Amino acid sequence: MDTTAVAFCPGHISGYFRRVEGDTPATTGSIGAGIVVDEGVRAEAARAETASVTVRRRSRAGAVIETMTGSPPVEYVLERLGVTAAITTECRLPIGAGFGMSAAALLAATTAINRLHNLGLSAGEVAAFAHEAEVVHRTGLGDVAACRGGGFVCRKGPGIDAEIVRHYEPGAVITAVTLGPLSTASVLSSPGRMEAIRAAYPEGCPETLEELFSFSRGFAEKSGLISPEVRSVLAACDEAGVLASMTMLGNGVFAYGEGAEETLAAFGEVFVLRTADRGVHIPEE
Ligand SMILES: Nc1ncnc2c1ncn2[C@@H]1O[C@H](COP(=O)(O)OP(=O)(O)OP(=O)(O)O)[C@@H](O)[C@H]1O
Ligand SMILES: CC(C)(CO)[C@@H](O)C(=O)[O-]
Repeated sequence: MDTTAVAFCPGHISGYFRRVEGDTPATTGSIGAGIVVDEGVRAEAARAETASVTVRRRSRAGAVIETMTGSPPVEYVLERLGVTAAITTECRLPIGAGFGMSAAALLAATTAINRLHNLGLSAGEVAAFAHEAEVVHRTGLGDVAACRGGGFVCRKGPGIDAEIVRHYEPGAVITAVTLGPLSTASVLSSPGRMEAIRAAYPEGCPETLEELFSFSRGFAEKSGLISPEVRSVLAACDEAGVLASMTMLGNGVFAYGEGAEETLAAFGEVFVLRTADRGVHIPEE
């Protein structure tokens, strides 16, 4: 009997979104578009008499730079599955910065728990529990659906079974900078913010990364979410001719094209990412 199980899930930068209210968490979520990126969350589930979650963030060099104990959405999934485990998650990207770390942690942890306890859940059932935890805890709406696969996505309906258009751009480099956390829950809980987001939502689905950045930037400008710090970074990207928009929901910017890394480097630590070639999976370790 295995004493541990591991899974990995990529993160997701949401470019634009609109909440879709359903009768249940399963039918609640968002429509929108974003990019699944190759950095994400590694989750390990170990046999334990009581449930626990340890969250670690590592530097690029691999040193532990942040350790937190507890994760309400992950603990929620353990309760819903009726099992205990000691969960350890590891990521390099910052949490709360619009990289979809909560969704990646939930999908990876639930996949690992499923294997550890031989629950026999399908990939869809695993995603359903992860999505339910995101919606119930207001930590996200559409990231779990996006992170089931790679590429850049256009989600046409709420929940994990709705139509998703995925395009793969192997090797496309997405650069991002974060200027500090932004609480996803605080935005999702604000009727005024959500009304502005609904009104800013663009029609159609981007077919190229260039279109995704164009749709995202138009949405960000109309949504009223751009902070003065983000505005400064976007202005520098415009000046440099670099495609850029605000990471949803994070106080940051993601950019694409020649000169993106150099332009963003002036504002903080830059994360150089690639579009993911696949979604949540069991890593070859
Ligand atoms: N790596 C992780 N491991 C375990 N729990 C996490 C992790 N990242 C986020 N969470 C849980 O999700 C909660 C909300 O995270 P939040 O949604 O703000 O981050 P994010 O997903 O990176 O941001 P966004 O949803 O805007 O992309 C955290 O307070 C934490 O409880
Ligand atoms: C709400 C959201 C922007 C938070 O990352 C994301 O879950 C989405 O696009 O639905």
